[in-house]
Amino acid sequence: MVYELKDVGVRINGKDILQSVSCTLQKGRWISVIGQAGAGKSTFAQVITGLTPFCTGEYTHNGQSLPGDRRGKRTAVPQAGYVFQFPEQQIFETTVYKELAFALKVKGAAPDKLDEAVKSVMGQLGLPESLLQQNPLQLSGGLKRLVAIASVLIAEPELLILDEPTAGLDPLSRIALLKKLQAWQREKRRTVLFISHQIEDVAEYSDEVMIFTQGRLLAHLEVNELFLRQSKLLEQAGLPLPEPVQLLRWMEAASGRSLEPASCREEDILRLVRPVWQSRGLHHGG
Ligand SMILES: Nc1ncnc2c1ncn2[C@@H]1O[C@H](COP(=O)(O)OP(=O)(O)OP(=O)(O)O)[C@@H](O)[C@H]1O
Repeated sequence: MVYELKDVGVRINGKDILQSVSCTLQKGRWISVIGQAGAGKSTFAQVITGLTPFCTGEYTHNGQSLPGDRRGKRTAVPQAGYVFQFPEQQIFETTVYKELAFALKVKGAAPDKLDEAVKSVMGQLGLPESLLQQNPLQLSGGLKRLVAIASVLIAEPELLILDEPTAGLDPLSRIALLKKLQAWQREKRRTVLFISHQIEDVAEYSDEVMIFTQGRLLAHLEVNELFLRQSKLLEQAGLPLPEPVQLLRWMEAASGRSLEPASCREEDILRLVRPVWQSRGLHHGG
């Protein structure tokens, strides 16, 4: 499954929201989308999922053209699932069971298959079955978010789009959710488009990163290439370095030698930084 945009632009009320965006989303990759507030990340994701029509350019899925829509009509994009930034934007059923079953029910799934699929997705996301008859809109913010994600995962989309899925979660819940999503993505070999303001999470989980600035795609590159070799692009987009990469830079400056981590993941950086830290008689955690 490959989703491809060529020179796509979005104009709303006479304002260019996205300009000349070209990219290819390859199967099985975790692709993060970063940029300052208002850079066009959500609009890009909504074009990819067909929720926002584009007015210039071309959009193809596995080489097949998806109707560009110059009259403002939405296009159904095959096998793309979108988790909205705010769960309230997508939850509408009166019980968690109905909310989760909805996507499969409209596809005509038999009741026993529905039960099985609902149990399976609840298990994947660690949701207790005691929630099934509760009103999803009356759950806590964190549980509401998990229900919104589960209601999209249940349809097993080829492309899962997550618009700031960890906003409002405490650190432990955030890590637990990302690890579950990563396990799902790897096990099923799905593509994830992950919009996030948490630069440490982007470094930790991505294969590739897309940087948006002022409605344009500034760069689309491999995660290590960005954080370890081309971090000036982050500065250009007004974004911070992840903390482990900052630590690496400080240690390089202090030791006067270049440290070469295997990746920009925290664990790989700490493995290199700790001995330098210790040799200087400094305390280190962990
Ligand atoms: N329907 C709309 N009508 C008018 N302007 C819009 C509309 N949708 C988005 N915009 C504008 O387009 C720009 C990009 O918005 P978008 O939500 O895509 O940015 P973003 O990078 O996702 O921001 P954030 O990180 O704050 O969610 C913003 O200036 C926004 O105000």
